[in-house]
Amino acid sequence: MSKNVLILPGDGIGPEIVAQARRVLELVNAQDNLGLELTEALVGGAAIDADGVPLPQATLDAANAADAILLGAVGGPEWDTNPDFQIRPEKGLLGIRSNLGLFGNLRPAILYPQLAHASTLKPEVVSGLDILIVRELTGGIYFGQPRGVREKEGGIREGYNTYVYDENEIRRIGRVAFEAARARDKRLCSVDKANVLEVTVLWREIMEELSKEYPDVELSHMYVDNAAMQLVRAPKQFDVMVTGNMFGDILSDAAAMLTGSIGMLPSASLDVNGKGMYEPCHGSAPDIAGQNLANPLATIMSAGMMLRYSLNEGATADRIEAAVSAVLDQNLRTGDIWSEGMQKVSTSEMGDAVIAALQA
Ligand SMILES: NC(=O)c1ccc[n+]([C@@H]2O[C@H](COP(=O)([O-])OP(=O)(O)OC[C@H]3O[C@@H](n4cnc5c(N)ncnc54)[C@H](O)[C@@H]3O)[C@@H](O)[C@H]2O)c1
Ligand SMILES: CC(C)[C@H](C(=O)O)[C@@H](O)C(=O)O
Ligand SMILES: [Mg+2]
Repeated sequence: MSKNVLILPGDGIGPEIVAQARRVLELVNAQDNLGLELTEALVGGAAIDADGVPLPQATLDAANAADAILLGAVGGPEWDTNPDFQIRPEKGLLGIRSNLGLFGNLRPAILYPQLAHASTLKPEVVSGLDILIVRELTGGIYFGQPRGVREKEGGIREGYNTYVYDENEIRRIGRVAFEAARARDKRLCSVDKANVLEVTVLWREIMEELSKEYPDVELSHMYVDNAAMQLVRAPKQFDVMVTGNMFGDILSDAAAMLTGSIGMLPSASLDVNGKGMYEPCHGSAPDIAGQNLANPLATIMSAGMMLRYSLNEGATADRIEAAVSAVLDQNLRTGDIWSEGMQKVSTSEMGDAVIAALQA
């Protein structure tokens, strides 16, 4: 039976990096007889330009019908000044996450040993790094109501958002994190701001309650400001981190730099049944878009995660990861992970090298 993969290139470097991941998927599909059917649709700024909205109904229908989704990135300065906040590229991405119930966001930050010198941190601080950030993705301040900009007395404008989680939302992301920790080093750090925000007092309470079901997992708690500092100071102290939507967004970008570049960080966003959307953690990188400069490896590794988590093709995912490691062994580097003595390659040359490694 064939499996439907929906590809959403998006904006900026999105189409460039996704093109390389698509080549990889097409190759392993043929090599390993996976029976994948790949289709593409518009999202983000590209969809605004074509259809006037960031998430056309046809794209949402295709996303619902697909077995898995691979997304590039959305957004860019051309759409940032749109006065209607609903007609922003980012709303397309948030709309898919929320409509498909993709609440469980896994962002693994793994340092390939070959890149120990590409990190801005000392090699001894990051070598051997392997942490997993579990980010709640469909709730919290990103989606809380009420929200908006209103006028106070005297015509003073005031912007407001609502940071809200109910206990069921906390419990279900907590379970994802405890299960992930159980399958790894059995240490879970829950990140909150329980010294200030009531919503995260409840978060902490529910994590404690859940930990009774997971006596084999060691639970700790950390305030988010300290967590940001500890990630840079001594990141290897962490195994799995679990946190809400906005804290997870920020901490995962910080974790990305530990691995050498944000161009190396893949992600999975899963629903209750394990159906998922897969995307690099980075954005559309308008500063380098259209120049064949972007690192496609996070997207290629996201395709690998898709095979592992949603399509039950772990062996092929292993092959993709080994191919990524092989191209790094060949000293090939896009600009973001380049260092002295390495060979600088373009987006498509990096894709060529991964393809060649898969064929070797
Ligand atoms: N998931 C997504 O679609 C997503 C994520 C983050 C930001 N965005 C959007 O992207 C746009 C730009 O945001 P930003 O500049 O804050 O973040 P960004 O991640 O796009 O870029 C930050 C920096 O990292 C570099 N970078 C990012 N990905 C890279 C790659 N694969 N290879 C090499 N270098 C890379 C960029 O060149 C830039 O210097 C905004 O419109 C934002 O909303 C989208
Ligand atoms: C583009 C934006 C909506 C998105 C987020 O904040 O979730 C991005 O930063 C991410 O990390 O996936
Ligand atoms: Mg982000």
